[in-house]
Amino acid sequence: MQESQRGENQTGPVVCGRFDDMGRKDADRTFRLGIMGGTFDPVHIGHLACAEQVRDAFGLDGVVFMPAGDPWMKKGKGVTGAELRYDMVRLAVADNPYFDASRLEIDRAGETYTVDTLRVLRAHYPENVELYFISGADAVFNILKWRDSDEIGKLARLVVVTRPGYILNDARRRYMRTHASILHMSSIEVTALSISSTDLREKVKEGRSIRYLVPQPVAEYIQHHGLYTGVS
Ligand SMILES: Nc1ncnc2c1ncn2[C@@H]1O[C@H](COP(=O)(O)OP(=O)(O)OP(=O)(O)O)[C@@H](O)[C@H]1O
Ligand SMILES: O=C(O)c1ccc[n+]([C@@H]2O[C@H](COP(=O)([O-])O)[C@@H](O)[C@H]2O)c1
Repeated sequence: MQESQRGENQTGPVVCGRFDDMGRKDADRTFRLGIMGGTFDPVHIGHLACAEQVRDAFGLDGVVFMPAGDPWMKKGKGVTGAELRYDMVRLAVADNPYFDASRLEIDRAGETYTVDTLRVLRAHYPENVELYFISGADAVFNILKWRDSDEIGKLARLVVVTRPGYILNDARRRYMRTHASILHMSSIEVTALSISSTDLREKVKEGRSIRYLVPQPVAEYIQHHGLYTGVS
């Protein structure tokens, strides 16, 4: 299964990088793996801080960042190529031993559905690995429109994080009411960082600084590849 998820000539992690073997060596212990899904166009410190705070609060053993290959809800918005977004995520997580990046969704053809990813992860990991899908309040607001949204909550625990400008409880209540059978859905208040990829793309286009809003290697990558200038 793992090899078939990979594109040709690609050498990146197959499922969840350094977490691929989670749960296999110590079968008596429960492991907790966070999945931080996103378009990451580009990844920014809002994503990193939120994943880190969820990791800390929920005692996660690791968080895998999962860039979406073809984020269907952002169709027509000119999303940057998956390889470039994956590279930036890889650079952003490199200095945190609890983080890694996965190629799973960018190596899968067609539109990206979270349920497909969670099915692969659930089949890959033994039962002593619990999955925690992390989502911001804005993304989860639309969760009832996601492919097989009822199944998502059965495959993983959902952790919804606060985001400036979005009301968290509305989304949570709607999902809980609609899918009464879900395993678990929690919400957590994270440090309010009013930062978005949209804002970052705008800033680069206008020639303004994004320093300290993204990790420095990501800023350098954006500059080196001429991303978001409107001419690349
Ligand atoms: N500043 C933030 N605080 C909390 N959660 C965030 C923040 N930015 C993004 N997220 C969450 O991270 C996940 C991935 O977000 P995404 O890659 O779409 O970034 P974005 O900043 O929302 O991008 P865009 O502006 O292009 O829509 C989503 O679940 C989103 O809700
Ligand atoms: O499964 C779906 O139908 C679905 C629809 C929209 C978004 N998602 C996932 O939600 C996460 C955040 O998405 P986004 O568009 O805010 O970057 C990311 O992992 C997406 O793949 C998933």
